[in-house]
Amino acid sequence: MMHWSERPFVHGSQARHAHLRVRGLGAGYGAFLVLRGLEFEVRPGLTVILGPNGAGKTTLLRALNGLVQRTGEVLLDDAPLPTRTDAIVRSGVALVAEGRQLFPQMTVLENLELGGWLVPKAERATRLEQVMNDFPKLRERARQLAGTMSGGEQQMVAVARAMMSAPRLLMLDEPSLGLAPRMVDELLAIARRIADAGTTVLMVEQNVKKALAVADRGYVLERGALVASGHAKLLARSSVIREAYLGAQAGKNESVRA
Ligand SMILES: Nc1ncnc2c1ncn2[C@@H]1O[C@H](COP(=O)(O)OP(=O)(O)OP(=O)(O)O)[C@@H](O)[C@H]1O
Repeated sequence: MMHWSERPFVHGSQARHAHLRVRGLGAGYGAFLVLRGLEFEVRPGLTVILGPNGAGKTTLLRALNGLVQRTGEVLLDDAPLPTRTDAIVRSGVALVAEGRQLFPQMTVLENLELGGWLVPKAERATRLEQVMNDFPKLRERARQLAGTMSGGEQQMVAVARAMMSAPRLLMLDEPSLGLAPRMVDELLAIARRIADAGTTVLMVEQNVKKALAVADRGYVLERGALVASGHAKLLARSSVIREAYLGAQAGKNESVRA
């Protein structure tokens, strides 16, 4: 049986390798400020944001997607990122929110078509064909109601729906949440392949070890502030990660501090 992640995702000319730069980012809910003065960048490739529950990871993605008000400067390929969600999507940023947010009473095909709502009509068929090529199981399941699919399959639909807008930057909020280990691996492999095909990926993950194994770079967010950053392989060996997230005794001088 073919796995989801065995397809190539070679998009050639669509590869756009977006670069996001964030300075002094603040965001919160009313008077409750969750994020303060964040400085980071998301380079082409796959970047993961790690951190404990309540650290502000989801708030960070929502702020970048215009769902939570933000302050500070956000540049996508040197152009200021708009603040309204529809304009953000038009500028090439897509978010797969935690919990997938599919329409369960609609078919897979209908869910995918909704992902192309901002794509010019003439391009929609091409986008759909590309997405069906990248996620061949969805072609087989096109007429199935999304709500009747397994958790892993629904997550695939959610990612595929986001890819319908041909984003330059794809943001994934805990894509592996609640999935069986094999599906976690497939999901992370898909994220890797999307990044390799030229869409910059920013992913929030609780699955620290597996996420760092597929990512290029990582950031650790704690209580609304970035406490570590670096190359994924180095972060995986750093004391901050090993002690807090991997349950290991770290050696000295290994921490990668931001
Ligand atoms: N809609 C909201 N209104 C008020 N406070 C909120 C809202 N959403 C989140 N918060 C608060 O903001 C803080 C950060 O939450 P956030 O969901 O961003 O964290 P997280 O790192 O994504 O955590 P988790 O891993 O549990 O999803 C928490 O204290 C949370 O209670």
